Amino acid sequence: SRYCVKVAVLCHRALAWALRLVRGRVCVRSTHAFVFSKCTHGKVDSVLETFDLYAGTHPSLCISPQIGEALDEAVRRVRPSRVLELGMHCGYSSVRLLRLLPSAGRLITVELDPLTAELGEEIILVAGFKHSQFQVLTSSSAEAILTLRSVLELNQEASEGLNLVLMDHDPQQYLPDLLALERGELLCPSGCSVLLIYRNQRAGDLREILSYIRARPDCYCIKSKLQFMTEIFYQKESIRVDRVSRM
Ligand SMILES: C[S@@+](CC[C@H](N)C(=O)[O-])C[C@H]1O[C@@H](n2cnc3c(N)ncnc32)[C@H](O)[C@@H]1O
Repeated sequence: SRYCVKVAVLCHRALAWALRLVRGRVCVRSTHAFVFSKCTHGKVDSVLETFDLYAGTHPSLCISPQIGEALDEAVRRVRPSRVLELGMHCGYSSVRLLRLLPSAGRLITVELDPLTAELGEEIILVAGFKHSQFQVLTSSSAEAILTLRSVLELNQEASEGLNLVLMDHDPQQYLPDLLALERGELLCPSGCSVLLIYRNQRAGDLREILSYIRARPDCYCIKSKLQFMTEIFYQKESIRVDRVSRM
């Protein structure tokens, strides 16, 4: 019947849409083309509004404006000077982060796919940010983390490190990457917030990393658990003890 044909056509369209979304290829080029051609260059707010406009009518891998607000809240509270973003895509979350960083703040953002990295970097420049404020590393998160010490120009004492990490790349990598950041002493010992994004993902994707966090109460706690974002907080025990004993 005509009804069955309509349902079949709709299912076919939905499947094609989901496949395109998963592959992400169409998404990157068309998101970039839309934002680049429609926003006012040099105006951060216009860049973000144009991204939101695009996501309102097209499938998009960018974080939603709701997650964006939760991200803004964390950045305003933490006031980080060194931020690491894993999974840059077209630069939407990078621009959101950069616009709230203090003047000496710096963002290192990592993107696996070279074309995506190139297009995302262009959008960050279009938003008006300079290479003194951000750096794009085109590699897997695991490889990028190995080079971070020299990228961040950290000295051996590691008195400084990352104050904020945004993970929005591959949930399978969240735990291995956190362990690598810890091993490399790249997280600021006096405190680092790690934001884990998850959406459309199988339940339980974060189970592993959260059970690791719960097993390390000496230096980790779960600060907040929102529908699409969990914030964990890292702090070295020695510093906590110092603070308590000084009180
Ligand atoms: C969901 S998108 C990120 C969206 C972005 N944070 C935003 O809100 O605009 C995930 C991105 O991570 C990249 N990616 C996936 N696995 C990665 C890995 N292991 N290392 C670095 N980037 C990765 C993908 O190519 C994709 O562009």
